[in-house]
Amino acid sequence: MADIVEAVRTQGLFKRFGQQTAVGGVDLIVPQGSFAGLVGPNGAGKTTTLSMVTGLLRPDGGLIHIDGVDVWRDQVVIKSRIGVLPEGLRLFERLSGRELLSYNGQLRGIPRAEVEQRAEGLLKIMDLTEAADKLVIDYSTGMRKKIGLAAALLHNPKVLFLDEPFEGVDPVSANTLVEVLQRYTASGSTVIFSSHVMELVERLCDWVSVMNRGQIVAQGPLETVRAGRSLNEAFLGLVGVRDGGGEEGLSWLGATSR
Ligand SMILES: Nc1ncnc2c1ncn2[C@@H]1O[C@H](COP(=O)(O)OP(=O)(O)OP(=O)(O)O)[C@@H](O)[C@H]1O
Repeated sequence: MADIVEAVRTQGLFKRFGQQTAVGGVDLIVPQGSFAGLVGPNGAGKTTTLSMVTGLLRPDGGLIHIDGVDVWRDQVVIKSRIGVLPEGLRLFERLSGRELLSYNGQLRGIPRAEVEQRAEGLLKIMDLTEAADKLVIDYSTGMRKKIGLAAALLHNPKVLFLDEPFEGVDPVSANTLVEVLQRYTASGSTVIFSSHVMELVERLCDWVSVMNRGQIVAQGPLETVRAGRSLNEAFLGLVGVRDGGGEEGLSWLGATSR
């Protein structure tokens, strides 16, 4: 792996909440220009990892470099280079979609005329032009993801982090998101997104990091991690298929027990 240029690299990343170790020494690697998937079962530590990597949550230990820059040492530089679509995205609800983009652009110090031009392009490609003057509070889940992604892309970041970007998004909107992201990585930028949907990760990603119980249990090019199996099979093998030991407690469930 010596010749990989890394967009993201963590070493020994660590986070505890009380007694619980959420992230227990993670060495995450994301090569530059990759479309990378971060997968893992519920509670594996994906959101906690992404929150630390994007400077939203302070780690208890470890190092994070994005584009070779220490995230927690040079936050202003890092924030200009990354875009983030966090889980449970909070947006300024009382702005319209267009106003939200304009506000984000101005916060980033982009000249107003440039912001307007970029915003129009993003609204168009996200199929949000008609809804551009509607308040964000009235947007559907999919529309919120799309305007959130537009806001995250407006300053043309080098690395884009997306936490569950396709959750609650219909197939048509998901397709739009995929097209935008593929165009973005084709130009050499990097995307890392977390997901539970293995088929999607398998279809989109060329690099996969698998987390389980706060650790990276496999990481590398998709083909290496899959090792000739479907990603879903590989994933179940890596994280351990649950043995169904709790089934007896559900003997009441279903028609035969009535
Ligand atoms: N703020 C918090 N306070 C206490 N525990 C937390 C907090 N955030 C996360 N955890 C715990 O840390 C562990 C990892 O959570 P995290 O949200 O990072 O997992 P995840 O892989 O993103 O899960 P999911 O796929 O369900 O979103 C979980 O056991 C969770 O309960």
